[in-house]
Amino acid sequence: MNILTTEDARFIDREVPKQLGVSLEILMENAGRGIVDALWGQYDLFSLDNARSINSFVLFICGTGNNGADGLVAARHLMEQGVPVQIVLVGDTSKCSDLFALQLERCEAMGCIIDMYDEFNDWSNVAVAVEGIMGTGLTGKLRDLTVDVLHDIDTMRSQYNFDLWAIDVPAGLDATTGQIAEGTLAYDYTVTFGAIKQGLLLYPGKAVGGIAVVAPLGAPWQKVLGDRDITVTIDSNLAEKLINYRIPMAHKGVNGNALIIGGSNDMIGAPILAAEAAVHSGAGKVTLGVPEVIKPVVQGRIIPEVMVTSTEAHKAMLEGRQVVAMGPGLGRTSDIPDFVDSILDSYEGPLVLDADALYALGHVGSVDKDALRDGEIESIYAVERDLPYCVMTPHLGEFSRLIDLPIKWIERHYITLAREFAKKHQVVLVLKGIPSVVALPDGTVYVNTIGNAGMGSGGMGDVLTGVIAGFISQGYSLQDSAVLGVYVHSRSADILNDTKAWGYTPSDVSTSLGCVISELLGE
Ligand SMILES: NC(=O)C1=CN([C@@H]2O[C@H](COP(=O)(O)OP(=O)(O)OC[C@H]3O[C@@H](n4cnc5c(N)ncnc54)[C@H](OP(=O)(O)O)[C@@H]3O)[C@@H](O)[C@H]2O)[C@H](O)CC1
Ligand SMILES: [K+]
Repeated sequence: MNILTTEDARFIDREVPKQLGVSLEILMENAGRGIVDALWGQYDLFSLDNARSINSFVLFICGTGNNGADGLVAARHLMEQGVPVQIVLVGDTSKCSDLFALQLERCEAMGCIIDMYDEFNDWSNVAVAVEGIMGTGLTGKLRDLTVDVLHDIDTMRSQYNFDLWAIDVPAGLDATTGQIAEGTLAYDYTVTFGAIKQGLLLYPGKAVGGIAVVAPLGAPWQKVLGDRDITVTIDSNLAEKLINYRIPMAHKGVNGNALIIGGSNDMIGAPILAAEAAVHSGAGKVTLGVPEVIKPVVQGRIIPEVMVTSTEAHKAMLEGRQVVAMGPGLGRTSDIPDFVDSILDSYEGPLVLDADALYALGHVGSVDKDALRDGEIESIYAVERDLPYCVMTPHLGEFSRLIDLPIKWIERHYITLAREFAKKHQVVLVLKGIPSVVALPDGTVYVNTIGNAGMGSGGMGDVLTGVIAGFISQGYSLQDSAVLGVYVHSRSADILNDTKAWGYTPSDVSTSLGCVISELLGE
């Protein structure tokens, strides 16, 4: 499923009328109709007289841009259907958008009850409130007046207990970054147009949008996107498309030979988790390379399916592998950067870099903060060190070190930075955050939509590395392995989460991976 940014939505607004001959007014008509359908999906709008009153109505709180105009269209459709509606207008109507003026004229002509915000004071009959104060047209911080209006709405809904809906995105939510302006409210539902807005999938936006309902625009807008970078959700539909049945004669030779490299005196659990996850995700043969000194301990603890070898003989260790995953528990001692470089120099096959292997790389590029702030995409990121084609799986802290940028900045420009990194380095980046994203060298970004808070425990990342390596060893491309890996890993945790809110372990996630694969194959 596609995901749209503010810029994408504006592009669609501009290009669909030009290229497909469907006017913005028609798109708006469909958007308004979509709001009505979504409301009907939740309520019997003919019986709005819930416990409070028989005079209840749907209230549309409309700003003077096209977001408000969508609300006016929805109000008109509800009037036709005999559903009681009222409209309140926020802002200066003399400065409204052209389509707002047109829709307002229509509502006035049909006798809709319309008040300016200051004139409206009886909230007691509001059954549902729909906010169209602004959508993708937000610029900067919310003005004081808007914050006051939103505060009133919040107070009134606490008093009268009505549901609050947002049109397209909550007023104050940046539809691209998911950042929220001071004063932004939390909603019960958001009806968003064409495809889900990116800001509704990223925190803190995800926490305020409520249940997202996507309403169609009535024209195949996908056709006008051309070569724009696209953003897509990672969900069961996508994973089902990516997973393949195994041929009946598949044997361990066909399912690949994976090598995991990691471990150090202080950290033996991380490489074990990664290697075991590669086994559980279906790799034919898995070997774990660890320093000689910890080999006996590792052999004593790991499942018998994993062979353990010593990293001291590393040239021989790399031979015949379909994938090498390096990093879990490798440590940060001064010899590690040279060790990592020597592996990168000697091995030319598919590679996954995680944890301490990423740390050993140090800064590999730099970010121009001014360009980032101004959205000058091309000049945001400069490469300082070339990397081999590989999957990199940093969490935010590791990514912060790689690109030499504080985590706060990364959180604010999450998808843009992931995309630019993957494009400029030509690698597959799995940025492990909430949500995790997979960015591809061609600029496509996949955003994970599943997973749960129980996953926040040490070792989950090591399991993900093993899963991705396991898929690569079975012949999946690096990018498919990354996307599938993220899905299967989170879905396994979601299955465990059905019975345990948290407290399930990364090893539990690992041993449940096969159930997810069965689910995807429909077995
Ligand atoms: N392709 C689509 O997805 C379609 C989307 N539609 C809807 O259109 C809106 C976007 O409409 P737009 O007119 O561009 O802008 P908005 O209505 O969202 O916002 C403009 C109003 O917001 C005020 N504003 C802006 N920033 C602030 C702020 N910081 N504080 C307070 N008020 C603010 C602005 O006021 P001005 O005084 O600056 O003019 C405007 O009043 C999209 O979200 C969809 O809902 C189409 O209908 C169909 C196609
Ligand atoms: K809105």
